[in-house]
Amino acid sequence: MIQKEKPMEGTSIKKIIAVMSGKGGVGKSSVTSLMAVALRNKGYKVGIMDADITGPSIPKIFGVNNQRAFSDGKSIVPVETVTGIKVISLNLLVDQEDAPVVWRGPLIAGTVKQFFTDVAWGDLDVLLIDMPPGTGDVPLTIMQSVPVDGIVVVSSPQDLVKLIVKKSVNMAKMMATPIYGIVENMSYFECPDCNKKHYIFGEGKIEEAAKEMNIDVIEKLPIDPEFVSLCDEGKVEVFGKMRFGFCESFGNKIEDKIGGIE
Ligand SMILES: Nc1ncnc2c1ncn2[C@@H]1O[C@H](COP(=O)(O)OP(=O)(O)OP(=O)(O)O)[C@@H](O)[C@H]1O
Repeated sequence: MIQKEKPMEGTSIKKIIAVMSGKGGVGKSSVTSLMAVALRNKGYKVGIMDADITGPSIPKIFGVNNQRAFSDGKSIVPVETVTGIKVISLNLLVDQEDAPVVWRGPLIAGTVKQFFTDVAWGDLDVLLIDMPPGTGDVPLTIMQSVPVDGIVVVSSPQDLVKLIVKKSVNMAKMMATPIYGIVENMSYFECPDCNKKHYIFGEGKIEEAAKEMNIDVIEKLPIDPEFVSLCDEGKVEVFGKMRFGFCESFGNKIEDKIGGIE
């Protein structure tokens, strides 16, 4: 049994949530960012650990990719976004953000562990971990070494959803970590003229899968071109202000599922 790591001295983190997806490209980083914004809007102190080392996208979504996290020799100081969300990512530590990370699994896993143990997170209500996609070596090491309180699984609507979500769920079970629920991303498109919801990829599959696995669906997020363009421009927090009601409702659902933050 691998010993769980502790965050560095002077750091207090109330809830650690790992955001997982069974496969890449379902919008896990976008959803992690939206969760952070929704919780920050509610007044929580939020941090994001970008553990998707080979495809880190959190700094760009928050527009902090030109900043650098610095190390004072003892700890790494995370970057802060405009609304005060603390972010650490390999992209904030390397000279060139477009340099490919050609590292083997153990080195990546070691770096992610350091993001937990060597970063001066300070006082956080919630730390969100944007996990690498899938259920391989790195997610496994993170789950074994970081004291994660629970998991949010992000999925997109498609035929293979059951199989893909099941992998994440089984991994969580193996690690004896609770699953807070599933967020279905790109679930539907809402017509801007008539407000009708169109379930382009089919409706109801996620409920079926969730029921079978005895877990909850936390939220179904729409395909939203405005969300995409603001994320591309590094302005996800502007989206959080523009769509305050929507984000508040999402924040409430997360808060509810994680059993409050004390
Ligand atoms: N709700 C949404 N509506 C429309 N497009 C979206 C939505 N969510 C995410 N996207 C787009 O889908 C693409 C993938 O999103 P993202 O990078 O968040 O996925 P990911 O699962 O983290 O990917 P990876 O596994 O490669 O890290 C991005 O171009 C993003 O803008």
